Amino acid sequence: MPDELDVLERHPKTSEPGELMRPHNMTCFGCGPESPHGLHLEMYAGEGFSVDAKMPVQQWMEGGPGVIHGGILSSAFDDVMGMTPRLIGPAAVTAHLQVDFLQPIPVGKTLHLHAEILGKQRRKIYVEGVAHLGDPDRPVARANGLFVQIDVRAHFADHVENSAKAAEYLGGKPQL
Ligand SMILES: CCCCC/C=C\C/C=C\C/C=C\C/C=C\CCCC(=O)SCCNC(=O)CCNC(=O)[C@H](O)C(C)(C)COP(=O)(O)OP(=O)(O)OC[C@H]1O[C@@H](n2cnc3c(N)ncnc32)[C@H](O)[C@@H]1OP(=O)(O)O
Repeated sequence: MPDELDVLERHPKTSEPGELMRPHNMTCFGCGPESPHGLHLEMYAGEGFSVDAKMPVQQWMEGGPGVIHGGILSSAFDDVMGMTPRLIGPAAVTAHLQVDFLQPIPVGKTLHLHAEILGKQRRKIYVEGVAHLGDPDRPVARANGLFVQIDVRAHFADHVENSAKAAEYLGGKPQL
């Protein structure tokens, strides 16, 4: 992370701490309630510049016998960490994501995910993630990511027609 950082301020219209945050896309694999095969993560704004979510580790998420697949864990981090920019302003997309898998994460447990903005420089937002199984002092995974703020209309303009929600987006009612 660079030394010279911008001052962080919560966006006046963002969710209050403890409030459920709106999904960024109703069919998002991570947080979209209408995603047919998604994680259906419910994200809550935390104190400061943080977001929290809980994810029951279900049988279909299995990778190694009885434990979560690494890609599912990475996806969960990606989405929870990717929600933190909404606390300070424009949406951002993942440019870089690094995950440390510290302990096996058993099927049947509930994974607690916490993401926090470490700093921002221009459009770059540096975010860390941590996951545990109920005891915050015993993390089972950690992540670091770089998210880059975008103009959502321009960024998705060439792709929105492929969205399951294309009709709504192109009909002029984007769920931004
Ligand atoms: C028309 C209607 C549309 C309606 C849409 C409706 C709803 C949607 C609403 C919101 C959805 C928004 C977000 C979704 C959020 C979360 C989902 C979960 C997260 C994800 O799953 S999201 C998917 C995976 N993600 C991607 O699909 C990104 C693909 N990628 C790109 O699209 C570009 O790559 C981009 C935009 C990242 C940058 O491109 P760019 O041209 O805008 O900017 P540029 O390259 O100048 O980078 C600016 C500064 O970041 C530094 N930088 C860039 N990349 C770096 C790297 N890898 N490592 C280190 N530094 C890096 C540069 O060095 C420079 O730094 P500096 O300021 O210091 O010069």
